[in-house]
Amino acid sequence: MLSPLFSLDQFRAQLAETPGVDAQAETAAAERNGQLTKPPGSLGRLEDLAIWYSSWRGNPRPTISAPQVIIFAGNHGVVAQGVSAFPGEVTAQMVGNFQNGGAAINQLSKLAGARLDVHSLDLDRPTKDFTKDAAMSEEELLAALQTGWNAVDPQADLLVVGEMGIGNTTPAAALACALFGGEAADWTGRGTGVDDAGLAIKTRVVAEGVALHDDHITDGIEALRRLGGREIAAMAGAMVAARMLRIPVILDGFICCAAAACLMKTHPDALDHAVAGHQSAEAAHAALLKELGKPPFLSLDLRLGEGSGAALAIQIVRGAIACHSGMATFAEAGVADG
Ligand SMILES: O=C(O)c1ccc[n+]([C@@H]2O[C@H](COP(=O)([O-])O)[C@@H](O)[C@H]2O)c1
Ligand SMILES: Cc1cc2nc[nH]c2cc1C
Repeated sequence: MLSPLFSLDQFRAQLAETPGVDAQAETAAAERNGQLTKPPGSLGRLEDLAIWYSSWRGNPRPTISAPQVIIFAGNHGVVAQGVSAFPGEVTAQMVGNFQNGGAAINQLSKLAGARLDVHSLDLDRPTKDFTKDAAMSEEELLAALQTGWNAVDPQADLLVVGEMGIGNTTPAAALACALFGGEAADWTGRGTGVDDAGLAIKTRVVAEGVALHDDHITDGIEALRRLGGREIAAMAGAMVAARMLRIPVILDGFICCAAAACLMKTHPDALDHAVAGHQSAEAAHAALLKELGKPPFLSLDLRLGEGSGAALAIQIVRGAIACHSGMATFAEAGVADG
C-alpha cells in the first residue's frame, strides 16, 4: 500500500524521487531478446516494448496476468459556454452505462482480460470555469490526485488510465497550449463533434483561459490546478502511483496525454514507465504525443476516450511479452543462429 498524499508539495517531491528501471533486469531482458529464435530486430517495436516492460517489472522474463483499466469521470464549468456537442448530464449517464456494462470500454476491457474500475469525482460539482477563475482550489486538486493515487491496484501488472468528462477536450487543449506554447487554435479540436460555431467558442475559451493563467503557471501541477479538471488530475495521480508500484502504464487519447504532460512538465522523467497506446483522431493528439516523445502503437481514428485505445493496446503489450517470455532460444530449439 502507498501512504496517502498530504500536500501538493509532497506530490511534487514524490515525482522527483520516483523509482527508475531495474538496470539488471533490463540487461538480462535485452540478452534474452538477442537469443530468441528470430532474426535480430524482426519483432520490431515489440522487442523494445518487451525489454521496457521487463525492466520496469524488475523481471527479465515476466508474464502479464492482471491488467487494470481505471476510468475517472469529472464535470467541467466551461461546458456552460457551449464547448461540447453534448450536455454535461451525459457524464453521469455514461458512468451508469459503465457500471451496467454497456459501454465500449466494458467490451474492450473484457476482451483484454482486464479488471475495470470506474471512479466518479464530484460530478454534481463541476470545476470552476477557467476563463474566470482557477478550475480547482489546492484542496480540490489534492483530493482528485488522491482519488487516482488510491485507485491503482498494487497487484496489477499493467495499467490503463482513461476518462469520461463532457467538455474535457477544452481543459486538455488549454493545458497543452499553456505547457507547450503556440496558439489556442493549434491545440483545439472538435472533441465529441462540435460544429464550426462550437469550435470557434472553444478556441476562444482556450485562449482566454491560457491568457488569464499563463503568468501564474509555475509547473505542470499548477497548470493542472488552474486549467485542468478532477478526472484529469486523478489520471495524473494514478500514473504516479503506478510508477511507485512499478506498474507500466498505457496512455490513452488526448485528455489522458494532457494529464501526462502535466507530470512531464513538472519532472522530465515522470513518464518513463508509460507508453502511448494509440493516436486519437482529436486534431492535436499527434502534436501532443510528439511533445511527450511517445510514438503511438495504434492509429485507428478513435476519439472516444474511456481508455478505449489504450485497452486495445493491452493486447500489443501482451503479444510482446508472450513472445519475449515464451519463445525458445536458438540453443533450446537447436536452430542455427546465423
Ligand atoms: O480520447 C480522446 O482523444 C477523445 C477525443 C474526443 C473526445 N473524447 C471523449 O469525449 C468527451 C470530451 O469531448 P468534448 O467534446 O465533450 O470535449 C470525453 O468524455 C472524452 O472521453 C475523447
Ligand atoms: C455518449 C458518449 C460516450 C463517451 N465516452 C467517452 N466520452 C463520451 C462522450 C459521449 C457523448
